[in-house]
Amino acid sequence: MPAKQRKVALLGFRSVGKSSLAIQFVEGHFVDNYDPTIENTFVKVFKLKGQDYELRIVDTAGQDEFSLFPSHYTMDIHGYIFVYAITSRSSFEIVRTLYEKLLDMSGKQQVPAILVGNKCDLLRDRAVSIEEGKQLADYMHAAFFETSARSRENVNDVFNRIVMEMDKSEGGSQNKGGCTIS
Ligand SMILES: Nc1nc2c(ncn2[C@@H]2O[C@H](COP(=O)(O)OP(=O)(O)OP(=O)(O)O)[C@@H](O)[C@H]2O)c(=O)[nH]1
Repeated sequence: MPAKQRKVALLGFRSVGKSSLAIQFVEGHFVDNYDPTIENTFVKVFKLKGQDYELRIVDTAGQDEFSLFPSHYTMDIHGYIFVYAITSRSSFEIVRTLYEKLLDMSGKQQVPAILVGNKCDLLRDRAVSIEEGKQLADYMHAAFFETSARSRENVNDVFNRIVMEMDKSEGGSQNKGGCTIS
């Protein structure tokens, strides 16, 4: 079976760990220093449930409530990973605005999305509760994970899940004999 090609964008405030998550998933290591991203694409080929995938991960420049949402992020992208840091209230609050801008610009009512609260290794500095994360994820019709790009906690699960969500929304590999497994 040929590899399915999928493209996902990482969106969120500056310094929440978007690049670190992508690097941890694709290259398997953690980068301690902070180098602000302009835009970068990572590619990883992997197998999930017997299917090969070629996943392109678009690592975007950090956004804030005033940034214009780049229109090219609404095209040619199959799913979105919204990232905040559990240590930063403002990074959490910005997610809702970004999500609404994306729906507005794409003209869709729902997109395959995952909400990620990163830096969960920094528990002592927590500024956003798990409950708040879950509530926002419900609003976005998205799965919710807390991750640590540093310790690798839940990093693979996030990318595996977005691949499954993208397939689901396209009626892809999850469809068997007309029955959809959700
Ligand atoms: N403790 C901890 N630090 C993290 C984690 N993820 C990222 N960092 C650190 O947070 C800083 C910012 O990480 P980046 O991955 O560059 O963040 P970004 O969201 O890509 O930033 P922009 O390019 O500005 O959008 C770096 O110093 C990372 O080492 C994490 O899970 N835990």
